[in-house]
Amino acid sequence: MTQESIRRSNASYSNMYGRVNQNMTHERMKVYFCTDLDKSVLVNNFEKRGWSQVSADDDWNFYWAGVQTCRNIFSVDSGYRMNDNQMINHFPNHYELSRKDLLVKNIKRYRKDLERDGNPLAEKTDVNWSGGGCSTRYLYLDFIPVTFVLPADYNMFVEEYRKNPQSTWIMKPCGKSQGAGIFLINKLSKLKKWSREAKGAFHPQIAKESYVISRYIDNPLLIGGKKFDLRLYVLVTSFRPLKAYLFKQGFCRFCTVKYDTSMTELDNMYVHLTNVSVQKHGGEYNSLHGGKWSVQNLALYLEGTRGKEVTDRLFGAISWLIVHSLRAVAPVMASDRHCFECYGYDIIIDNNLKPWLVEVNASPSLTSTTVTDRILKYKLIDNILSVVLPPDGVPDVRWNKIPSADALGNFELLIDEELAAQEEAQNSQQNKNSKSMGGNRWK
Ligand SMILES: Nc1ncnc2c1ncn2[C@@H]1O[C@H](COP(=O)(O)OP(=O)(O)OP(=O)(O)O)[C@@H](O)[C@H]1O
Repeated sequence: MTQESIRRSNASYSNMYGRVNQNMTHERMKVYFCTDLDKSVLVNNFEKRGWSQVSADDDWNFYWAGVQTCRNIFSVDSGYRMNDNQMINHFPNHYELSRKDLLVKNIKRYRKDLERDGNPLAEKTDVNWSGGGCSTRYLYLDFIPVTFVLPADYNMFVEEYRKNPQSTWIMKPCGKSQGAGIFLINKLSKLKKWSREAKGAFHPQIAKESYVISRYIDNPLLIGGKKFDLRLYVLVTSFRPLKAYLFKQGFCRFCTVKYDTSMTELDNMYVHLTNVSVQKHGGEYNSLHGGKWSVQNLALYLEGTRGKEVTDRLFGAISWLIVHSLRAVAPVMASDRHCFECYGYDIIIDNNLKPWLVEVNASPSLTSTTVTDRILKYKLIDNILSVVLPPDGVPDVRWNKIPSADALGNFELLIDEELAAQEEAQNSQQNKNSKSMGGNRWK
């Protein structure tokens, strides 16, 4: 969006919405959408609702924007002010959750805060490594692999590495996606060699980009001998109070080559990285199912092989970790009421059925690799709209953001702090009433 279009949009704001608000009492407001992504799953959903497409320079009510557009709109320099009938699909500083290094920073801070407050959730435990080393871990809040930001935390990484030199680590550039620039290391010398070759990569003043280095989950749950991860969709309609929903139709993304931890396969990304963008270039890639499995199939498989109780516990643990990752960033998010965001959560389950949060994407892919994929993504967008919009389907940030059971569709409520507070207040009122009634023997 250009400065000029922002200016024009602001100028027309009062005219347009003065008119719209007057008319609204008589007829349903016409909705204008705008999108940076030319995806049929988006456009078909908007048009199905009778909305009309306009360009970013026109007056829009609903913008499915790229992250950069969103940042431009919210930047102080733009001077753009949104009105009550405008909604956009990102929070201005979504990167607090979706950038690999910031996610880790926020989760570390969240755990420290809980620990300082003496919260039992922040209980710690010792882990003894087979090589004799020992590390301390959070007992419950240990849901991201141990991670350091490089070059800044290099010394801390080396200290941790030396406690268990047998372990494998994964290096990921913070600013890239789709598996780009990722590699595995199991020797410090390999990291040093890499740093020498990528001249100055570890020199804080020279480094062009930062990396995260995470403990590699080397014992993933395998199905058919292959590694997979989960892609789950989490919709957040507010960070303060936190309101979040989990889409029940996530999927597993499988590697095309059987899992193998031997040294010779360490550089084989078809073994280790589950990204579709990586796997689709492999000779074994099947374009019919795209290496994907629905979460429902996974649940059935796990119930059959491990039992219902552990399967339920696993899915409970996944919801739990999502809620805590959101709580970790909630204090630093600009919880603008015009915004909502659908995050793509990447989760790996290890062979002890412990879920690990690998990454959160602010722009999960809406590209469909299979027919099932297209149906799923179409439904996802349809369902996002029904949750974020008021019951009359017209963008309006003044509504209470409490979707009906029908509107929830395939989303299930993960957390609504506002509703929870209301319920708590109601319960304590009821308790008070019943106590006072109990005390009154004449009633
Ligand atoms: N700590 C880890 N242990 C095991 N496997 C991992 C770990 N971190 C990442 N992976 C694997 O590497 C893949 C890519 O990692 P990640 O999703 O963090 O990077 P990305 O390239 O930014 O991906 P995206 O395109 O989803 O943004 C994951 O899908 C997963 O299969």
